[in-house]
Amino acid sequence: MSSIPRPTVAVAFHSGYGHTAVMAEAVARGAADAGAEVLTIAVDTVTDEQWAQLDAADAIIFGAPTYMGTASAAFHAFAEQSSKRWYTQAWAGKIAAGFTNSGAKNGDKSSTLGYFFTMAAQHGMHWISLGLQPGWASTTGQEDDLNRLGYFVGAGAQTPVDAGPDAVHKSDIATAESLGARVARETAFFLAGRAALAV
Ligand SMILES: Cc1cc2nc3c(=O)[nH]c(=O)nc-3n(C[C@H](O)[C@H](O)[C@H](O)COP(=O)(O)O)c2cc1C
Repeated sequence: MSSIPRPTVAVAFHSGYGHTAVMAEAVARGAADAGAEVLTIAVDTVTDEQWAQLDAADAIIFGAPTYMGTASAAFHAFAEQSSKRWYTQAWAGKIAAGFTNSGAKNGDKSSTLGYFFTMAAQHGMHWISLGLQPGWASTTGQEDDLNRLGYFVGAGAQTPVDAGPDAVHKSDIATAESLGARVARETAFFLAGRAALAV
């Protein structure tokens, strides 16, 4: 509908070996299919122009592999660089969400998602959860269920450590697409509300 503002969603991610990049592409695809203008930014090579794009985005979705029970060091470096934005609360009021991938089924991915949530809160951003019921969690559940790993805070994926990026599970890809679509929709609601209240 033309009266609903078109949100700009940035996907800011790191991927050491390509697995999390597959998720980032899926998140971006989901957001674009839901009507958002989407930017995908690899945070380990982020440029000044891309920092400006992040500053202008309505939503930022953070993504990184889980390394040693938290986001990868490259993502942490980006997070530390973002403290320049924190000083002025330049990202306050933006929408945020997150996703991660690990080698073990669990692999302490919740720590990574919790880290993204904390980072977003420090920036004064509004966190959007995954918004899916857990899949593969009943006697009739299947491994191919959406949200097969049962996360609530964000999207989680698991890929065998000895397999390439083409082995990222199709359920995890669909779950990542769902997160992107949800962020695009919720951001549009947010923008429409702001426009209606003229704030
Ligand atoms: C330095 C390092 C630390 C890792 N730590 C964990 C971990 O804590 N938990 C886990 O399940 N997998 C861990 N893994 C496996 C990665 O999360 C997994 O291979 C993932 O698919 C890598 O994603 P990427 O290709 O986007 O870098 C680790 C891998 C590396 C290289």
